[in-house]
Amino acid sequence: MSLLTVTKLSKNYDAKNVVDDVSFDFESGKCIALIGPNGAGKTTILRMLAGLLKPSAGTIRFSGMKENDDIRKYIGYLPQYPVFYNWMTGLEFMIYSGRLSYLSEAEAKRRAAVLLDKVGIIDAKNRRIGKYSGGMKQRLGIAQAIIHKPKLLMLDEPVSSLDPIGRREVLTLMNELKQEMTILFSTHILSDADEVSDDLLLLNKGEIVEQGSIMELRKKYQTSVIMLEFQEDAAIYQGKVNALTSVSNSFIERDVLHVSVSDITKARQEILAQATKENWPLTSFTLNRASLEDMFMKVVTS
Ligand SMILES: Nc1ncnc2c1ncn2[C@@H]1O[C@H](COP(=O)(O)OP(=O)(O)OP(=O)(O)O)[C@@H](O)[C@H]1O
Repeated sequence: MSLLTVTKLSKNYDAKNVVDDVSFDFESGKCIALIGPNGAGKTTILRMLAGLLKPSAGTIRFSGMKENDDIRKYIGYLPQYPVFYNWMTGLEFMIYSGRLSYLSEAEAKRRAAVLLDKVGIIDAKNRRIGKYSGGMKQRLGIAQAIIHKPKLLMLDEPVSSLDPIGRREVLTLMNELKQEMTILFSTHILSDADEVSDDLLLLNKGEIVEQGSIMELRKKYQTSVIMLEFQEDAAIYQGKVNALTSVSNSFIERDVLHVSVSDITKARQEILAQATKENWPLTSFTLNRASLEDMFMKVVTS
């Protein structure tokens, strides 16, 4: 059963549709990356899901949600540019956030300590936030977003403003948290999506242009190329490879024979059978794995 179902969601400013008739749903326990180029509408979607921006049309439903429920009960949200009170300590900020989420003083204190520990900054709890590194601030931001035990954690570009150390800290934390909660995060950095998410929602110009699990999408966009290397000159074998029925064409680049094939499974069998039969001096056989970059470029520029 879906945790969240979004149906025909749109947002327009004046006559411009910045989010256009978007529908998707996802189950709990997943980590979903909302990816798309700058201006695609990622922040607008997250802000509507967070209840901070009113949709022009469409519905957002969480499972178990009652008619007049405040949507903020269900989500924890870390905006792209969070604002912290630098004069507060991390612990004070967490308690303050808990109180804003209607936790009792005692419960806010208890949750604050648990979460600061979970995100790995408990040792800095009495230090002022102004003295925190970028990665620590972001970890504090994530901790405050989940203080009220939401069903869904939403993070808008959680690592894009961080240096490589901060980025690593936050990606590692996300990988840990996704074991115990559902996460939806936006990014335009595909390797980050690849590293932590299970599913992708690919957005372009306000529309969802592709969605599914990373594994499914890789398969779908798999460019069917087999790369062969030989102990001898690859040109000797190019004619023999081209003669196989599953091979469309081939070219040689830096001594590697790149073979385009119609059916990757059949081509693998044919090439390996022929190589064994004729004892080709093969040194490597590689199936080309489509990167998310390839998919992104195909979908966004088509
Ligand atoms: N308040 C607003 N008034 C008018 N246009 C807006 C407003 N907010 C956003 N937009 C426009 O809506 C489009 C989508 O913006 P949005 O911030 O959602 O994109 P994004 O995918 O999050 O981009 P980025 O990766 O740059 O953060 C952009 O063209 C933006 O200029």
